Amino acid sequence: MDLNHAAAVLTDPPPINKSRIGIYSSLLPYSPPGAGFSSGLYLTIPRKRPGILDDVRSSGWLDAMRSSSPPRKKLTKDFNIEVASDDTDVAYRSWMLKYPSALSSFDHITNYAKGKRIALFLDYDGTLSPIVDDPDRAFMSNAMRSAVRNVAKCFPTAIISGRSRDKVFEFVGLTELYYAGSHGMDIMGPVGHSVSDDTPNCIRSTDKQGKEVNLFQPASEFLPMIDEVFRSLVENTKGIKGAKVENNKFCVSVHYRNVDEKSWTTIAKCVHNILKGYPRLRLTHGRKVSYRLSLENDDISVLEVRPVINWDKGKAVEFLLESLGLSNCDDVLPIYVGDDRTDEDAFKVLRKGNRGYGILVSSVPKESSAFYSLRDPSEVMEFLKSLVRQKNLSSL
Ligand SMILES: O=P(O)(O)OC[C@H]1O[C@H](O[C@H]2O[C@H](CO)[C@@H](O)[C@H](O)[C@H]2O)[C@H](O)[C@@H](O)[C@@H]1O
Repeated sequence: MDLNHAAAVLTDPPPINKSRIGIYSSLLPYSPPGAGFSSGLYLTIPRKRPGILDDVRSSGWLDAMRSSSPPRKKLTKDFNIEVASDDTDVAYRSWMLKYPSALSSFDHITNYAKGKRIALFLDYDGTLSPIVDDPDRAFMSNAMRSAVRNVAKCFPTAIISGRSRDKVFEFVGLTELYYAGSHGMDIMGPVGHSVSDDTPNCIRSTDKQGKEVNLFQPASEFLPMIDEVFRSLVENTKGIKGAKVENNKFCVSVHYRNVDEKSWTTIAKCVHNILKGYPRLRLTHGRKVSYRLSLENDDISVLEVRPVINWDKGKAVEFLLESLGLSNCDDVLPIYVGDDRTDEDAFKVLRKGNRGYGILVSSVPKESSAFYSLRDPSEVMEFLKSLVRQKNLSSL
């Protein structure tokens, strides 16, 4: 990666070819012959809808809010619930033909990793901690913390979150890893490799333990603007019951999970009106549109305001690999685990360069650029523990 391009560029990244053609067969997860995802099995997963909410000026934002949120009323008749959950199982199992479980494919992953150095990238919300109603209470369990600590002792590990870097560090509380907040727009990484003093927006700093680090903030010029928008959003949404605005330093989240659906138009219009005055900010939707068959959807229900710069979690992965001295090496296997639409940028980077494995955490079928899947944070924990066990057997 040319780090001189790491400076804020006011363009969106070019579209990335999602085709699977041309990918090393050894890197591909095992899929039985003819295992393509069939539309005949009760389920069609919509392709990613182009542009919905990528641009606040586009229409359809309300539809996207609806389509990515759970049904508010659950089916009450036992019979209906049974049918629905059977369908859900069938749909999930057929989806897993395309995105096999990283646990059942663990041998394939570790065989491919032999002789390579694994670098691990982890999302936070929905990956290390379960999705909960109150964003301030998205705590990770002690068991998960210990699994993350152990894995970080074995492999270079970074957490890449949409949260502010300070907030995610507060939740995780481990000094053994690297942290990137604000969807990768705030990276604290190691010094000593090819990321140099003249990399734009990168400064030498110290972490909480006084260790020398590189602090890379490609959107630093947006800080005053983000603060202003945050205050404005708080002020203007305070009359909407259940709305919550979260300052993630270089981006802002507007949560509507606890807002009555009748007020979604109000909240979306409010965000839209405020952003009219900020053409250098854009609005994205915090999750990928998913197929809703499940009664319990793993929705995210958040609108995210962020600078219009060519920087995302995928770029953050490349930056960290470079900082760790692990980029352009054939003997490195990056693995990225995440559940959110914003994690797709990282999955694409790993897939595009045939570089590593994306693992999507989802309990419902979703179209993704990941190779593998895990159902929920408890499976993520199991996967991390398995990596440690394998490393201790000296076979990684
Ligand atoms: O990149 P991530 O670490 O996955 O962060 C993405 C967003 O996560 C948080 O919101 C989500 O989790 C909350 C707690 O479970 C939940 O209440 C909310 O509905 C979800 O959208 C975080 O609060 C956001 O700021 C992050 O952008």
